[in-house]
Amino acid sequence: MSEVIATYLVHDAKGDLNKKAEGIALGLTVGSWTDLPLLEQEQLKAHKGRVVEVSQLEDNEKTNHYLGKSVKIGKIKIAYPSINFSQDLPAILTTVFGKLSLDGEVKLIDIELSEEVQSFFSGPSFGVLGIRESVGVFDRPLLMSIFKGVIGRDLAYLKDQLKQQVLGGVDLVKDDEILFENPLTPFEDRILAGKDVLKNVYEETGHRALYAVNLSGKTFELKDKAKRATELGANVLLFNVFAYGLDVLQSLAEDSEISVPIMAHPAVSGASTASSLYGFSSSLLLGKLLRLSGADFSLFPSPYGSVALDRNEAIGIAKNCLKKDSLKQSFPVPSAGIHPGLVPLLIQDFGIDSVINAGGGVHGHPNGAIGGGRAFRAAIDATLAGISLKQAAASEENLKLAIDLWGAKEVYK
Ligand SMILES: CSCCC(=O)C(=O)COP(=O)(O)O
Ligand SMILES: [Mg+2]
Repeated sequence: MSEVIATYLVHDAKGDLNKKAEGIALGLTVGSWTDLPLLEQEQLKAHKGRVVEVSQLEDNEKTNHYLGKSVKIGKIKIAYPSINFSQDLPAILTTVFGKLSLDGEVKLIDIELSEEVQSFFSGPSFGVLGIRESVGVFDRPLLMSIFKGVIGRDLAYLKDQLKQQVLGGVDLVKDDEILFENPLTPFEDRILAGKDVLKNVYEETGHRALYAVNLSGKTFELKDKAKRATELGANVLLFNVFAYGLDVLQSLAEDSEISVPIMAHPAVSGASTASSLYGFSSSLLLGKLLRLSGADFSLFPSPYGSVALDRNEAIGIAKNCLKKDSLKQSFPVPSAGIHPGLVPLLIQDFGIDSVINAGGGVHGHPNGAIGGGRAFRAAIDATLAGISLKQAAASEENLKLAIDLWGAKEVYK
């Protein structure tokens, strides 16, 4: 049977979870059931939602701290027949979590797609392997840094900052997500300036790096802008997908004239994921759904930096990004407040198929962005060689300076 199975976490005012599940399964499909004549039941059978599982997690006799009422906490799984929706994510999401997302304390934890429904999605066009091939790095996490303080500055400033970052040995540099179309550093000029700097650094040092330029503007302008970026030879498109919608990402990723990897930024997603009672789980929104929609990279807060995500949720995002199935893998990019001293923890949690991403942790280094990049690269090399950061810092001055400034979290097994 072709279907989507949705898993919900519900905090229900002390009632009957089975009845609640039945109400969801019918309410989001055929409406009512037992009152229907047998003939109509027969006609509508293929469209009827099915309760797959109801499990009570906790019977909270005490008043729930957040809700001010006594609730039953449960996990409910409902199967929705794919005959009910068209072959697109907006239809699927509206079926499984449309009106329901507004109806009390219900959080969508996961969706499982049958093979037929999975085939509606092409996933990332390049994936982990494609990105690795474009930078020629296969045996370590990639390192990315972020332009900082570019608003109000001109192209010469941007070019210099890019050069400093790349000379530090980073594999990618991305625009900050708050840099939009502007007269000082217009989109097309940034692409051309970026290419020029990266080519010069490659010719001087042999180090290859990519620049992710922020694709922004009104939704109906995006495709033309992305096609122009492809013509100009952009390396990667950064995209604030949650300000637009997952289907917009999918339409960019599936367009054969936009042959550039897409990096999904999580801006705005916190409004849909942060609550333990409502919205989407991070592993679903920033992992599974971003990959289905075609993100080659998924940025998300790591468990360790300035904007921290629950560790299990962060690991869940990475697991969904890297799932081995018919689609290419998305690169998980744990981010926000990352410095070289966190590298052992990041590699422990996310392995080598991840991108270590830092803005302040690169630019804030006492030796500037070059020193910051080199400190990160030394921390990555040391961790993969099984050497502690403190030990490696004895012969790596940039790493020593970084650890003196930000500290180091070693992993003890
Ligand atoms: C919440 S993930 C976003 C990462 C990002 O865009 C960023 O600017 C992080 O900068 P930082 O200085 O915290 O590394
Ligand atoms: Mg940013």
